[in-house]
Amino acid sequence: MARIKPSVLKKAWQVNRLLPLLLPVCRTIEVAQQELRWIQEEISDKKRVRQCCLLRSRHYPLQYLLGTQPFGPLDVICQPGVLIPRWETEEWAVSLAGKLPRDRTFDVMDLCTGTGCIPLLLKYMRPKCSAFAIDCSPLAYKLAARNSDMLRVPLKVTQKDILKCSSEVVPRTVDLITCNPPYIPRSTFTRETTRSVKLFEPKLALLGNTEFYANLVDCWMSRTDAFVYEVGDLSQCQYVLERVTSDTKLSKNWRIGFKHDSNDQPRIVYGFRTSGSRLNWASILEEFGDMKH
Ligand SMILES: C[S@@+](CC[C@H](N)C(=O)[O-])C[C@H]1O[C@@H](n2cnc3c(N)ncnc32)[C@H](O)[C@@H]1O
Repeated sequence: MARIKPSVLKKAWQVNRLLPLLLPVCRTIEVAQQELRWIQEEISDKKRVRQCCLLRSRHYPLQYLLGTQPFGPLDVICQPGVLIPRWETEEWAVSLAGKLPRDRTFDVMDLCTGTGCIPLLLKYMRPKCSAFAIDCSPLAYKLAARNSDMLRVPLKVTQKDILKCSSEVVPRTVDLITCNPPYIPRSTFTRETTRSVKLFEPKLALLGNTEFYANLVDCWMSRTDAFVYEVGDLSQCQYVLERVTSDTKLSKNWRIGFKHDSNDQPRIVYGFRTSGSRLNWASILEEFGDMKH
C-alpha cells in the first residue's frame, strides 16, 4: 500500500489534529473527515473521540467503535468476535427480500448467522415469514438474539455446529435456507484480506472452503425447497453445480443459478426444487441471477 505523503499529513493536521490518525485507514482527507464526523456524532466525549481515532490508526474496525452497521433498513449491532456485515451480503439480501412474497407465510432458516443480519432483514421486509438462525459461536448466538430484541424483529436463534448433520441440529424442513459461510481458503487469507480484518475479525467467521458447500449438498438440500449461499469465488459456485449435475436424482429435481455482485464478482450460488414446493421458486428466483442448470 502506498505511503501517505507528508504534505497530505500536514494538510490533514491543519484541518483537524485528529485527521492524521485516521489517514492510514481512510487514505484521503475527505474520507477521514467523513469518518471523524461519524465518530463525533456517536461519541460526545472529546477524550473518547481521540481514543477512537487512536484505535482506528491501529486498524480497529469502525463498526466496533460506533457499535452498529447499517444493513438495508436496519442498524445492526456489531461487537468484537462477530463478523461485521459486508455490503456484498447486504446487496443480495435486500435483492432477495424484494423478491419474496409479501402475502404468503413461509419459513426461512439462516445458517452461519453471525449478527443475524440476513434473517432479520428478511423478516423485517417480509413480516409474514418465520425466521430461524443457527451459529456455532456463543458470541454470535448471543448477538443475533440481542439484535432481534433491539430491532424488535422476531428471530429464533440456536447455537449449533451446522457441519454436524444430526437430526438434533436439523429438526425441520424449511422453505428457504440462506447462508453466508466462512469461505476464504487459508492459502489466500493473508493476501486477500485487509489488516483490519486479519487483526480484529474472527477467523471462525472467515476461514473455510468447500466443506460448507459439500455440507449444503449432503445435508441441507434435503431439508429445504430453495437455498441461497454466498460464495467467495467461482470455484465454490461450480462445486455445487457439479455435485448437483453429477447426481441423477438431484439433477432432475433441482435448478441451480449463479449471481454476481455489483462489482461483477461471483457472489451467490442458489437453487430450488423443480416441483413439490409450497412457493413458486421458479418465478421468485427467475431473475435473481443466471440459471446454469
Ligand atoms: C462469514 S460469517 C457470516 C455472518 C453473517 N451471516 C453475515 O453475513 O454477516 C460466518 C459465520 O459462520 C459461523 N460458523 C462458522 N463455522 C460454523 C459451523 N460449523 N456451524 C455454525 N456456524 C458456523 C461463524 O461463527 C460466523 O458467524
